Amino acid sequence: MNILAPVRRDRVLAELPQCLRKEAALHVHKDFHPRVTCACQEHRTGTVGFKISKIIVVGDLSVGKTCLINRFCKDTFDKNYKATIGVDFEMERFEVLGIPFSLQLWDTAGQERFKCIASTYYRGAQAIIVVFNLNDVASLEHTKQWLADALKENDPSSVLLFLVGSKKDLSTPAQYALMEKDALQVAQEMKAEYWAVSSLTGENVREFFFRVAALTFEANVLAELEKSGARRIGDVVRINSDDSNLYLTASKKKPTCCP
Ligand SMILES: Nc1nc2c(ncn2[C@@H]2O[C@H](COP(=O)(O)OP(=O)(O)OP(=O)(O)O)[C@@H](O)[C@H]2O)c(=O)[nH]1
Ligand SMILES: [Mg+2]
Repeated sequence: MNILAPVRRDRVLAELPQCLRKEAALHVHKDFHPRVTCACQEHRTGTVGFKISKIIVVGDLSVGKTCLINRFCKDTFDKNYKATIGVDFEMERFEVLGIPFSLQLWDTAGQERFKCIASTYYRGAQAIIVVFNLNDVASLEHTKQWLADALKENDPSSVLLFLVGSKKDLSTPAQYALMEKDALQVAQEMKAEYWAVSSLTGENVREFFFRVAALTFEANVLAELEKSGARRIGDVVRINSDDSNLYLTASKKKPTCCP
């Protein structure tokens, strides 16, 4: 990957991509946070344009983690199963609201015997993507344990969570509807945003990763703004983990550059 090459035109985000289901979304605002838009216009995003955000992908063996990443990053699909041994990673560069932004996608092994190696890479994640197979209810049940393990190595108050059902192409609409009900409930319990995808057909794959990039970017810029604000006033600013409150607080504060 050439860090100096221009960002691919199909990785440019000018607007906030929307969630799949409002019942299980990290937030349902239509636009980026006004403070974020404003900071980007003024290029006051601190280190965000230079940092690489780490995203980890976990879940049972063979649920389709590697295929999901490969569909998005390489636009390929392999129908033969090749287990991930330990971990693998892909870099994906975006431009969000004019600011360069990179995601490092860590593809971890689901097989028990490799879990120990994989878990040593969990630390420092800005988002955790827990994948399950929409056609295998046991894999949905196991997502709670995957999440608990990944959270042990991370700060639960600042990491963004996504619950992704894979292999949507294999379920009938009726089967899907049944599984979605359970999945939405699990996502709500986890405080994760729910997505359903197919790496075979590509359904929702791009939309999902754009949403991950956008929400991670937004959280990063807000954290930078809080940090620089705290430095300026010489005080400690606590970021409320409740996103709706964060929006409320920010709009009350009225940023100087925005109407
Ligand atoms: N029909 C269908 N098959 C899929 C899809 N995604 C993955 N598969 C198949 O499921 C199998 C496992 O996919 P992988 O992506 O290797 O699974 P994994 O979660 O990375 O597995 P581990 O690396 O062992 O943890 C492969 O045979 C894929 O072809 C999908 O969207 N639709
Ligand atoms: Mg794999």
